Amino acid sequence: MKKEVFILSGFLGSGKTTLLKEVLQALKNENKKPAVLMNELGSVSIDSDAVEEDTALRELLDGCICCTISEKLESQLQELLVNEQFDVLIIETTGAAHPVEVVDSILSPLFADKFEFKGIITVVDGKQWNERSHYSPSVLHLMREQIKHAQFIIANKMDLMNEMEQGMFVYELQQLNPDAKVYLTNYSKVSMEDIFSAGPIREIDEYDKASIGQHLSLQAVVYTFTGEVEGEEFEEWVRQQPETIYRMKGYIPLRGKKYPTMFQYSYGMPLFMPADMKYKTNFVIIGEGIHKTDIIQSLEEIDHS
Ligand SMILES: Nc1nc2c(ncn2[C@@H]2O[C@H](COP(=O)(O)OP(=O)(O)OP(=O)(O)O)[C@@H](O)[C@H]2O)c(=O)[nH]1
Repeated sequence: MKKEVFILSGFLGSGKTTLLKEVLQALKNENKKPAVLMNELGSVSIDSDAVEEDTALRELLDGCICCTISEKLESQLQELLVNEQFDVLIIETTGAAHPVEVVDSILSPLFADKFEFKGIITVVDGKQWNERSHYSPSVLHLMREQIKHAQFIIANKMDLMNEMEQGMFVYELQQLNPDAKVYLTNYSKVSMEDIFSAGPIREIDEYDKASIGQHLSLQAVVYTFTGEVEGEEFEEWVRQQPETIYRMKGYIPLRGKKYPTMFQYSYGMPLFMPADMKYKTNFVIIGEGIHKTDIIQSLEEIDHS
């Protein structure tokens, strides 16, 4: 039996990991065994705790599938096929990846009798899309590409938009990709029946290969806290960051808290969530034109040992 493959795409912070959890649950409910391949831009993984221990998980770190590690992707796929039992493979790409590059590997003759490609699911953050004029042309181009090549579009974070904005958003998505099915969601909650029952895709549409290699200047910085951080100092630090920082996530050792606190930031919205165990205090910052040494230095200043 061929193994089904879905690709999860979408810009940084749009809700891919949130969707991944929904997909994994839905597969389990159908008694299908999932495997996950996650690609993150930083050298550490923050999202891997979204995957339960009994699910095969492979990670491609410190690079985006599209530009630097496509060979590694193929060897990871080979390795998964040899060593793991699974029915469905979910590949979560970094928010900075062009999904079609991943499709290329899946449809490679190497895997022709192993994988059945079921489609690209792109998550789009409605609010981020509405305020897209803040992004650089290359980021905007990537967001459009992620939408254009999807078979399924998860129009997410509808709780942050009014009805008028939602209507406009769907219209714009359909203009970019009239063939995709669009689902309006909160926290990527979507009924999976439709998506799972879709037929296989044997070829991908014509696409502009040249545009894929277009260089994105997105960079990731990883900082590991060694001491403790005052909540207010950290919040002030977040406020001081420029708009070109699109995504931050990690575990912050806030003073007075038993365990490091999970911190999520996407498009200007910070969120703190108490953790229930001691995660490593890694913190990933992703953006354009990042000054790595300045960021590290400013974090060292609030990291009190
Ligand atoms: N208000 C709101 N927040 C959401 C929604 N969906 C996800 N979030 C939050 O948005 C943040 C980013 O969600 P993730 O699922 O981690 O996004 P991602 O696309 O996996 O992020 P990267 O892997 O960094 O690209 C988290 O804090 C989520 O809880 C939604 O529908 N509404």
